[in-house]
Amino acid sequence: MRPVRTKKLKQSFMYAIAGLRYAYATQLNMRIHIGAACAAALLLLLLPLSASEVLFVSAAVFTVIICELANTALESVVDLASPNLHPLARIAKDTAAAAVMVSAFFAVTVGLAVFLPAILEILKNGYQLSPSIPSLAAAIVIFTMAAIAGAANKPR
Ligand SMILES: Nc1ncnc2c1ncn2[C@@H]1O[C@H](COP(=O)(O)OP(=O)(O)OP(=O)(O)O)[C@@H](O)[C@H]1O
Repeated sequence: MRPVRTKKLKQSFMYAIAGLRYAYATQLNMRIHIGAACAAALLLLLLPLSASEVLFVSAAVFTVIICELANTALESVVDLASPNLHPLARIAKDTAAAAVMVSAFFAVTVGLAVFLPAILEILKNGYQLSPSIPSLAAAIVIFTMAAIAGAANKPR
């Protein structure tokens, strides 16, 4: 019983990775979001931040990626259900795109609120590299996600 379940779990994981890679390969916006996520991860490593600041940045990074994935999924479903132009198809696509935009606003807000004071603090008091365990953990997960997304797609 257990090996079958493990196999199913592994398969679901592979499908999810294929979805992430598809979105990265086909959506320019996804590549921009992943690039921004890596930049944020680098700043997490370089700047002295509290655990809650690291969590806010991580939440913002993953929210944008999740919204872009949902947007890509919805675009495909709309194209499947309504290959011809339809007002409802337009509303569905425009609203999904708006979700991505609002999540990006959230990310910019968090970035400004967290990174700006940290940079100003460094300019005032000098710089000392001191990555914390939360920032190290978050950066590793973000870089891993980016590596998985950017890895070449294997045909299934
Ligand atoms: N079937 C449709 N019916 C009505 N309007 C549509 C339809 N498909 C797309 N549109 C309009 O065109 C816009 C762009 O759609 P499109 O599918 O090109 O998405 P996109 O955001 O450019 O993503 P991508 O280029 O990655 O597919 C939509 O936001 C919508 O306003």
